[in-house]
Amino acid sequence: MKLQEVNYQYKKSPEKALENLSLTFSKGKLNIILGENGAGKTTLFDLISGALKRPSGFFNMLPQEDICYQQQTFSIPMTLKGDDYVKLFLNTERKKETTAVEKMKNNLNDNDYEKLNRLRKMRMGDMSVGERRWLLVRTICLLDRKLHIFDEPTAGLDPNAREEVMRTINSMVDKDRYVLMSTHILHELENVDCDIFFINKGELIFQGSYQEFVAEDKDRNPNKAFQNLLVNKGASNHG
Ligand SMILES: Nc1ncnc2c1ncn2[C@@H]1O[C@H](COP(=O)(O)OP(=O)(O)OP(=O)(O)O)[C@@H](O)[C@H]1O
Repeated sequence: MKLQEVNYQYKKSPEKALENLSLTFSKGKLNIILGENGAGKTTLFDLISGALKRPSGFFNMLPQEDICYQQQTFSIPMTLKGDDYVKLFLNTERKKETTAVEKMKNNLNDNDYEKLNRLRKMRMGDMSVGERRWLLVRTICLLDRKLHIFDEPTAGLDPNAREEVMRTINSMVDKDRYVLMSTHILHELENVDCDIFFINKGELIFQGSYQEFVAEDKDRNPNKAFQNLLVNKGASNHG
């Protein structure tokens, strides 16, 4: 999947959300999109998934049925029980729900499996924000697609749940599938084999591994590396 000099501007916006953006995503690696709030990450995902109409410059994009896109804002009826939600979602899959829940069971430790069973009995509206997100992301991970997009899947999760979700997303990476993800929690990328794409004001200002990314700071602090890249590369791109 490749983007070449992509430009995108929302009708009501005076500025471009994406500007001359060129990048290539690979299979077999976790593709991470980083950037400040408003940098263009969700716009990029919306265009790749086809949620927004694509301008020119997109190559080898996948059809909708091969894509699963976890959007940041996804409204679920609050009276739906966790179990209804899991079944509803897995009904879009070609395999039986019981098989999928079995598969989920095999990948969860005892505590998390207990959590899954507890949440399946609860109404979505009664769950905490983090519990709801965990169930949502965890269920989506069971779907078998050629492209998975996760927009800040770990936002609002406690450290345990975050690690578990990161492990699961990481385990989905294989040679036949693209996995794309955005995050603002940079430390969670430390032990992940990933390709980082750093976007600023719709432009790519850095691409590389996590190790190359943290090398942007003398103490290898990822948050400082983020800030340094914005100051050094962001400023030079915008005069
Ligand atoms: N529907 C819209 N109409 C006009 N402008 C928009 C619209 N959606 C997004 N934008 C603008 O496009 C730019 C990119 O927004 P986008 O949502 O892609 O950022 P983001 O990197 O995902 O941010 P965040 O980290 O806060 O989720 C921002 O300046 C935003 O204000």
